[in-house]
Amino acid sequence: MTESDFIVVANRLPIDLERLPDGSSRWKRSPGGLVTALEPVLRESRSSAWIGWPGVPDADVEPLIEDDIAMQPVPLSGQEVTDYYEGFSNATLWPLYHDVIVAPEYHRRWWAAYVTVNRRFADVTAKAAAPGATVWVQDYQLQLVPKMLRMLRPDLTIGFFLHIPFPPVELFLQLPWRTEIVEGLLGADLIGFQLPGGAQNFLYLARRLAGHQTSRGSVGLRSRLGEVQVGFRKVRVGAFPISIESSRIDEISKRREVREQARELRTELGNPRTILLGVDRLDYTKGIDVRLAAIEELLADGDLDPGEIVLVQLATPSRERVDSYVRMRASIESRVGRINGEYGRVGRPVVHYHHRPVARNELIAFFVAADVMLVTPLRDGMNLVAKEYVACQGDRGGRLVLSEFTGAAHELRQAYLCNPYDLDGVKHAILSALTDSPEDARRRMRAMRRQVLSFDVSRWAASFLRALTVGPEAGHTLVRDPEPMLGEPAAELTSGS
Ligand SMILES: Nc1nc2c(ncn2[C@@H]2O[C@H](COP(=O)(O)OP(=O)(O)O)[C@@H](O)[C@H]2O)c(=O)[nH]1
Ligand SMILES: O=P(O)(O)OC[C@H]1O[C@H](O[C@H]2O[C@H](CO)[C@@H](O)[C@H](O)[C@H]2O)[C@H](O)[C@@H](O)[C@@H]1O
Repeated sequence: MTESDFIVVANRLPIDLERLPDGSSRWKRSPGGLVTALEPVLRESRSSAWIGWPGVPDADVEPLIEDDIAMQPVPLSGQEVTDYYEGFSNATLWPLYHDVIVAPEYHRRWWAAYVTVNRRFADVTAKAAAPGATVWVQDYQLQLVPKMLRMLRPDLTIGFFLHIPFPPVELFLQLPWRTEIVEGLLGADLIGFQLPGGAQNFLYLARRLAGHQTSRGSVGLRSRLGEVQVGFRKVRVGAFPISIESSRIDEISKRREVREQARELRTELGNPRTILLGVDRLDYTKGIDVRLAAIEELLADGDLDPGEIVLVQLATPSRERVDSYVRMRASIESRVGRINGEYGRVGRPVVHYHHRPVARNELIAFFVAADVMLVTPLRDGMNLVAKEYVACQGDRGGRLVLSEFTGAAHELRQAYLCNPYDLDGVKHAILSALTDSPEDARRRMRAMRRQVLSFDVSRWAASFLRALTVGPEAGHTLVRDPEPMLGEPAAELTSGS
């Protein structure tokens, strides 16, 4: 593989190798929002490469080019998939960073695998990067890579972006390897979070755990960065809310064949008065159980008529061998069965539940068909689905019910916002969405569309990469400590604007 000037390093490649029963294999699109967001960014940049795992254990795959993206596979053994991916990444860090919705497990064996695999990613990247290249490391699975890579290749410019929430300090402190993680991230030149709160929490920990001087003012969106002094290096820290290819999705949603497909879906669903839709990876953070509980109670209360509504829940399989996912799937499927048993009729279930991914354009047709979109996570870094629904609405007044605990809720203020822990509040938000006047619904949707169409994924990538490669003098403001805190030295910072 030739050396690249711009490299994205992520746990997954944008395509997953699928092994078929006859022993052959084929590539399919990888799940999740990270891939949705970064694919268009890489497709547009020349001399670039994507380094990642091909999604199955022990895959011996050569570098390849797919959809104009050069890919460098990093192999994982079966044991590493268990310990690094399912274990430390998804049974330790994922629940810890998502408000400990399920209890994180701390195992030294998992941590050792996390270190080994992070080192492998750093080694592969060090070999693939051209002199002075820019490397953008992604997400919680690879938090040690920035420091490891800097030690191997000090000539590189290294950025890191965390797609999931960075947790409150009190929760992060549970982690036995908390200092190693903070120091691993500090190998980057710029560390990006979805929201200012995550950046703020990280700054505190860089001070408290790693003993570095930091800026103390509040970090803002995109250009108001914080700073950590690491020896002679200044590491910048900021908030860069991720987004989608809004205009492309808007354009696809307006195609005649997609509109037609949306009408067919409605017919196939029995022409209900109202279609409610949920689209998620089958993950306990997504609050699928919350929306099912709300719908079940609204039906029981007589506030919803089972002859008039259907709920379509598309649930992409995810992390299927992790215990908490196995338990959650069983409980969601049993609730779907109970609702349909109680309120469905022959050939007319109230909840249409699909446990498989659908094709991209079919998904867009579902967004077009849906009258009410239910996005009710208990915690979510961003939630691109909410933005995709908005991008698909054209001049229709589709209604978005949105959990306050998603990154998206910080931008989509005109959604029907709800606290997913407050079942009455969720029911109220659903009823408001259903009963609001068409004019009000359209007014809300217009405001949200302005936001989503203006702040798209290319703007997200450009703002991060500008801050990474150009630095504070390009209009970025570094936040300064207004005055030193008692007993601690003042951060020494220069203002960039
Ligand atoms: N093609 C396709 N994409 C899906 C499906 N389900 C979810 N997605 C996409 O997966 C992404 C999910 O991103 P996000 O909401 O941020 O949640 P995440 O799964 O936690 O990354 C969005 O771009 C969705 O459109 C599906 O069935 N088919
Ligand atoms: O790779 P998997 O274990 O199958 O999981 C899929 C991805 O899930 C997470 O996505 C996050 O990124 C989105 C885009 O920034 C964001 O909207 C969402 O809130 C996050 O949950 C995970 O962070 C990715 O690493 C995974 O690939």
